[in-house]
Amino acid sequence: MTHGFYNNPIISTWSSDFDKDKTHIYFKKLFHKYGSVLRVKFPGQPTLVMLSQPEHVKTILQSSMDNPVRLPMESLKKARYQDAYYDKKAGVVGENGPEWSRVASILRPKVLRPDNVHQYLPQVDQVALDFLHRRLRETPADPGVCLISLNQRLGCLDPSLPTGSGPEHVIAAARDFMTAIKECETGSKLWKLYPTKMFKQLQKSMDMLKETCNGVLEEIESKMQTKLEENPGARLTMVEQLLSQRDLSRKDVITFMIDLIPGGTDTVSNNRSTMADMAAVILYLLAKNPDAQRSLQKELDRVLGDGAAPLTPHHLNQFSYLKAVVKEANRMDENEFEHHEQFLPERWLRHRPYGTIHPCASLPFSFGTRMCIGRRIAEQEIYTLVARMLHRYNVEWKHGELERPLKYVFSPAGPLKFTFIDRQIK
Ligand code: HEM
Repeated sequence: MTHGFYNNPIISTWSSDFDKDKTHIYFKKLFHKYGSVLRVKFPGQPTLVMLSQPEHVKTILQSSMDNPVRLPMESLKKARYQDAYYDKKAGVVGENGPEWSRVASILRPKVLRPDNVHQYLPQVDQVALDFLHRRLRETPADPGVCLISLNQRLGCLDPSLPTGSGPEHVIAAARDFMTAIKECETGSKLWKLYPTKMFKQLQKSMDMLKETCNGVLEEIESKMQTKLEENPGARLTMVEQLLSQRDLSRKDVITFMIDLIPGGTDTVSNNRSTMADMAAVILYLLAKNPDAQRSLQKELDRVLGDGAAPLTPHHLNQFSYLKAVVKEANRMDENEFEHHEQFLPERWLRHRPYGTIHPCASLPFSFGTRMCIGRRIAEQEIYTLVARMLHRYNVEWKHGELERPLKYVFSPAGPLKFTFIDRQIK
């Protein structure tokens, strides 16, 4: 039986069996019942169309390439529109249409360029090594992203950070900013009528981040000038390249730097970094699948040796099994995968031992012109962290099943009770 789109009922998420933690299971049932195209109504949002066929996803993404539209973060947009500083420009997460295109067309090529992202690898590696000492402590803001957006390590992982220190203020502002966006986007919408406490928190924290970014950028600009005077051909960092774009104002850069902070954060469910969630789920799946863990460690030993040298792009390029592990941990649509009930990273290896995979069968970062702009930054962080951890430790899970509801990515629902055992590096 074919299911014409307009013949399909509108599914409402007011429905009693809708569980926001198990959306993929809920929608799977609906796809089974109504076919591969669903119309869904979330309260207070425009009607959404959900697709289950990768070929349909590809068609839609390709046909919307020229004008990709996404629901903007409305509270962020309103806060920016009310602040004269932003000249009624809300940045890539707040805008669609020509204003999104104006900034995105300049930002995306720079931010997604692998060699620009690789410039931060030594610091990201150092963050990962420090993280090993702290063992997956939850951090409110993602330390690696702050490293790039604020061009400095904030010391989120440093337990001895003194109260009232400069970095602590910035961390607090980033935390307040993310909490406020989460509350305003998912909680009561009274802020649309008057400035609620959370909306004021959003404005205040954004002001603080604006001031910080402004100060940081002033410093970068003056250092860049000296650098270019000494060597006109010097290689510019990603942020320096953005500052040098004639069609991008300093305000555009600051807006973008602030957008990077919630960019890597799941504002829908918690204030933890999406990457911390993703890394935890990867560790859990490796702990539950010792064969895959051993295959990964074999690759890490071959590529990293004793692990004493800093991580380089050359190392990252050789991590084919690690990349397959990350893809396997994030895949969803069961119908598309042979032996879908098993954790088989091998299926993603170049020779595709378990059959071909449609390029749109699994898209955690989306695809096309509006694909996640932080994708390469996120991937570099995940690869670095998982590589460093699994190279140094065997990871075990001695408890029952860890629930992993689908939020922005699959996310652990319970405490992370991993056992790490030092390994003999071969
Ligand atoms: C595992 C981590 C991450 C996942 C799964 C993820 C996923 C996504 C997805 C699905 C989108 C929407 C794409 C679309 O509308 O088609 C998106 C957009 C975005 N992401 Fe990420 N993301 C992650 C990490 C990051 C990080 C680390 C940053 C910042 C450094 C970031 C910054 C952004 C921004 C700014 C946008 C909006 C881009 C635009 O609308 O032009 N993301 N992300």
